[in-house]
Amino acid sequence: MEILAQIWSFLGLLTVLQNVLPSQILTLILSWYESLQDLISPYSYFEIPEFNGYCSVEPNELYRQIQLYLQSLGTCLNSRRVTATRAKNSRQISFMVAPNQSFDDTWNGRKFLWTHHVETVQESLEERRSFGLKISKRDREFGLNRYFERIAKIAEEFENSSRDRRLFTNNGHGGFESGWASVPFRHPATFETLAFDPKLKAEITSDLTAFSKARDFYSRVGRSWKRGYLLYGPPGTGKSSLIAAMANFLHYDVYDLELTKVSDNSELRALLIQTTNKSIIVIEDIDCSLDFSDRNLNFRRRKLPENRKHCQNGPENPGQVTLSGLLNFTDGLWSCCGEERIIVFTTNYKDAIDVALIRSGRMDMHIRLGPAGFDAFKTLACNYLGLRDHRLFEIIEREISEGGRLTPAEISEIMVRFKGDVDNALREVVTALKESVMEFVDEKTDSFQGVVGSPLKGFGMAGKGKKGGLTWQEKVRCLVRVKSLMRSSSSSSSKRGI
Ligand SMILES: Nc1ncnc2c1ncn2[C@@H]1O[C@H](COP(=O)(O)OP(=O)(O)OP(=O)(O)O)[C@@H](O)[C@H]1O
Repeated sequence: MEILAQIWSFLGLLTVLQNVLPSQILTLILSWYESLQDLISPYSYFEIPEFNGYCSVEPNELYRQIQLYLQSLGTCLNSRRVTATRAKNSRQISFMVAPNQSFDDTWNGRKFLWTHHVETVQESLEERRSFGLKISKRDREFGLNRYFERIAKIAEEFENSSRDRRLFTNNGHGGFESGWASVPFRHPATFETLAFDPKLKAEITSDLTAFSKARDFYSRVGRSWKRGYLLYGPPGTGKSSLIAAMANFLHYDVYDLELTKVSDNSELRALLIQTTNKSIIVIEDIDCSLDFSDRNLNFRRRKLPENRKHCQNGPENPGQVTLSGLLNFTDGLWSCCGEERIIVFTTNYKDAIDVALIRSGRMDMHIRLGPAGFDAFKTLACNYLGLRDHRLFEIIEREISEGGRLTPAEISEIMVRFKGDVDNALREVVTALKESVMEFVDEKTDSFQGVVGSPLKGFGMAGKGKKGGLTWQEKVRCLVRVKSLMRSSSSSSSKRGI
């Protein structure tokens, strides 16, 4: 009771002093008290305000990084109160420490106590926010810088993976102000859902991962931080789906450049300048989008007439962009105005493209996509029919190894048509594979999904050393196969009395 009475009278004395003493003396006493506390306390305190400076206009990058870092912890935030928010049209829920609440973080055996301070400024009703950090004085010397570096790294990764990505297309209204129009990019293709040879998938994903981490490498060797991919192969083999999967894998925006809508080289340059870092710039059907004749007359005489038959509107209206303009776009001085960019060209006919455009250094990876192999088929069966195994798989594998060629688009179309009827879907695939053997002889369709080539491996079919035709072994195999098919169909006809 005596102690309580003394505390009570001390508090009374403080109240009297507060009213009697001038505010300057009170501030001085307070600062002495804080200094004394700092001296005897084993802890250090840091304040990280939302804005830098006196006028509070310049955002504090460290505050933003800490905010992202805490959001990245998601439901693991061990605060007593957490604010959960979801932006409109977004699937993601963000978690943040509620105002004036604390949470502990432990790293390398050291403890970091964070508090999220939010106070309302009386006159303006504005909120002043900051993060307070309490750590032991020992850890301040040993671990603080590395702890902040770690926060910055995690924040950047989280920002990349959670930001809403966009799909841009040039709107053809002149490229100098806003040459791009955009929509949210929500393509569902991923490397898991793509029906490719697993080796090809692994090769592409490791190349992309290495590229995304190669900032120091590119600056050391004095090259701009970009990489070129040429995807070529028949329609429906997954070129566009692969681009979407690459964008989802790297969390990049996609710029779909419609070259025929670009009026001249300077507009092309302006469009390039407007693209952001961490993006994939795509030119689909490059052979139909550009008139290669300005560069090489012989090339035009040799390639153009038959190779461009497939282009629907390319050659008639190719725009004013020239090959040299495009070469500058991919490789010239202007291509260095951003970083971490991937340029992808797609074509159905690699031979129809001027070699200069796809030489090493411009198109670093040449990926040929072809008919589905058995691995690709199994991925599609798993995705579309929920099947991991089936008695007809063996027959399908045999059909494919004996020359049956279907694109992933054709197989997936069959599976969509027969979804819910697994047996019929697979039977239909077998029939289509058998039929495709006949077309295979006519069309000279080549090897399966997944040939990665470097530009150094030569122009034409990557890897196999053949140029559009069949090797003699394949011809013999096909003829034997056709003969056996004819034999089996004539025997079944005779059985049916036809
Ligand atoms: N490798 C694949 N894995 C999974 N689905 C695929 C694959 N290839 C094609 N598809 C399916 O076929 C459809 C068409 O594929 P996509 O547009 O990617 O082919 P493409 O090679 O770009 O064709 P085009 O040359 O005509 O543009 C896709 O919507 C997808 O459903």
